[in-house]
Amino acid sequence: MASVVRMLPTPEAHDLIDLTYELADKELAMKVDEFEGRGEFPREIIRTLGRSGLLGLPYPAEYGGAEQPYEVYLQVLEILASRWAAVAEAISVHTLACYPVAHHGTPEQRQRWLPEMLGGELLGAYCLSEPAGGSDAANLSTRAVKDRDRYFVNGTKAWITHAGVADFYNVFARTGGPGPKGISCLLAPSDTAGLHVQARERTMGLKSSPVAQVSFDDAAVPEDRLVGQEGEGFRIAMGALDSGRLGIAACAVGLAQGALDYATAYAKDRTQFGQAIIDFQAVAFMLADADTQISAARALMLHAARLRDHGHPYSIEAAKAKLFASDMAMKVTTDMVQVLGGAGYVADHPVERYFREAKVLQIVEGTNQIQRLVIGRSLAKD
Ligand SMILES: CC(C)(COP(=O)(O)OP(=O)(O)OC[C@H]1O[C@@H](n2cnc3c(N)ncnc32)[C@H](O)[C@@H]1OP(=O)(O)O)[C@@H](O)C(=O)NCCC(=O)NCCSC(=O)C1=CCCCC1
Repeated sequence: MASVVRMLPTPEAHDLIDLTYELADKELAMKVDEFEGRGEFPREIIRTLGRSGLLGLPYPAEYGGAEQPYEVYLQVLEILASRWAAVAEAISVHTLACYPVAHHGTPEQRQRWLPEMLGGELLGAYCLSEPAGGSDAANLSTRAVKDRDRYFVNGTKAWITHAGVADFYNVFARTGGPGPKGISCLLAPSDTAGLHVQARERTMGLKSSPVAQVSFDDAAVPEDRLVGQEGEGFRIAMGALDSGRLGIAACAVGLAQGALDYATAYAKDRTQFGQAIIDFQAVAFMLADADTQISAARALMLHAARLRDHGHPYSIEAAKAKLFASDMAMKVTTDMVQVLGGAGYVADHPVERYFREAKVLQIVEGTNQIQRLVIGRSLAKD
């Protein structure tokens, strides 16, 4: 990973990247096996990263953010993911959950919640998907009915990362008629009466990241927790996902890089037929392809981020980056297991973990089929 050459926009960003490598080695690499093994969410580590300023990177300084370009934030995520993907994903999900308040909240809402969110004291979850609908988000059926000064929320959200450990839940619920225009965004604190976290899912990877359904049973959310206007929820959700998909691309690039670094070191050390296996073209070509694919994914991701940083539309480029980077990560981690042979198939080596982690990145924040749909629709419009 140290061999990655980075063009960073500011001297401050160089310090931030150095700090990230230091924290990744000290706080993450040493603890990942222990927490993944126990399936325990590393809340204290997330707090430490928050205190180091890594949880509010792309957000305004006046609310405790670091006001860094998105391209810097993504490179930080990438480095963290190379050591422990669940931690990078946790930051990505939290950043996604902060998006509605940061971009659509009133000044009072921002002042009230953002400092603690960006400092890592309040951890967020993003509740859009439902058991009957994931890809077809505009058809969600969770309802929020206003009665005097409160919304009463009823319904169930599915695949909720940070369920049970989050302090607030961004809930997208229907306050109006059918379709995207009837959806609103509410910020429900975890202690809302009627908010119930269901049994934890038994996931293939990212074992330290809790995922569960969250159900709302007449859960009363005060009206001042409506983010944006009634009916704006779908637009807010999609805008958040445009940014979030880049976070997923960063996780993919990072974990693929982690797998490549490990497999390269292994191939230099492992001998067969009297020579290091890296000296066999069959192995070196797999590593070379992986290195090339990772560089291509990183370039695509940074291009989308720079468009965002400069205020240009970036939704389609974010979809391309998420699609390409997560497909790349699946291919690269599969090949890195192959480089290790039988050793790659056992949990003593981290390539087995990277391989399991890559899979979910092709699914979350819009399946790769949805990314193709978004890209394809834009081509049809041109
Ligand atoms: C792309 C999609 C399938 C589109 O849908 P339709 O065809 O129903 O909607 P359509 O007709 O395209 O549009 C409706 C309105 O919406 C505006 N808008 C769309 N995109 C955007 C956008 N990007 N930004 C702003 N506005 C947008 C659109 O303009 C239209 O408004 P208008 O009528 O013109 O006034 C969308 O639903 C989608 O993407 N699904 C994947 C969900 C999905 O990704 N979950 C993931 C859930 S979260 C998740 O997986 C995790 C979260 C955190 C932890 C990890 C997992």
